[in-house]
Amino acid sequence: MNGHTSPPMTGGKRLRQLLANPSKTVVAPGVHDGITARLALASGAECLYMTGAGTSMSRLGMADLGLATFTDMHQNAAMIAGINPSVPVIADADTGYGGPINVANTVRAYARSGIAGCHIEDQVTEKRCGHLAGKLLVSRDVYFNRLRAACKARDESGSEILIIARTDARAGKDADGNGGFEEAVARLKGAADIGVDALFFEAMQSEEEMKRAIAECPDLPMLLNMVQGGQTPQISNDTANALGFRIVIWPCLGMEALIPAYRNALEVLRKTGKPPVEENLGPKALFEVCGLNELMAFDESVGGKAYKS
Ligand SMILES: C[C@](O)(C(=O)O)[C@H](CC(=O)O)C(=O)O
Repeated sequence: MNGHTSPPMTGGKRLRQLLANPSKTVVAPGVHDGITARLALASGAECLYMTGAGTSMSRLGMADLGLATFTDMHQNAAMIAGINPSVPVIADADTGYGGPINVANTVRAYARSGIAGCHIEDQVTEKRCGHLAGKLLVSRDVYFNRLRAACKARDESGSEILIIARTDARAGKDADGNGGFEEAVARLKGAADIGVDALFFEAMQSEEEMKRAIAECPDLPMLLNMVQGGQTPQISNDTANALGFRIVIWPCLGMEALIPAYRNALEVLRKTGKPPVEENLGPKALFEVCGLNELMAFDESVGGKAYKS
């Protein structure tokens, strides 16, 4: 015995293990910061989704219009993946943040930081949320180069990060006017040929389209993006499983819950001069959300006295 235990399972390996069960659908609630990540982990989530929209909103105070840089996204994803490295984190990687060498750099950095999977899309740099109108796409060639770069970086890194190809073609078009359902299918088929690990058909417009998308691309796990109030009709995790989706992300779950709650607290404070009573957790309970007890116990376990009592 040398005291070493086997290294904890990486997020990528765990995600691949979950996906190896063909009847399973991996459900990933959206998180955008340390607090939402901690809450999702405490709820027992088996996988987390780091939303780019939420990263842009929470770190920059800006709408999802491609303002978040590689550094913003990587730092947020690395922090979230580091809280509990054995729970996989799928992180938004937008367009990959430049040409093929930028895409490869993004994938390598995400892989080194223990991120289980990332999605790369075919929007132009001036991108927007996939559920807003007027999306512009790069050509198939440029998109495929991005995906080739991502897959090559994955393979060379020796990591098990999953490359998820996202297409925005259903509700967007490229400079030659190519777009729509069939274009999206062609792009995802091309992505599968390149060697990506999973597919993300953005902004499907009906349950019928969901079924068709899965039937057209049966060989790789298909991800379903459930943006509340977005272009894709909302279905439950069970229905997604019955239709054949293998991953469901709920990117805006945290933001949708927090924004009205905080607005309400602000309104109560403004009107009454005090916060709503039920919000008064107190500092201890607040910090317990982010590991207070474990951190203090660690300190004590190595002889620290600072946090005893
Ligand atoms: C999935 C997504 O890329 C995200 O950033 O979470 C967004 C979600 C959103 O903006 O509502 C998208 O679907 O483009």
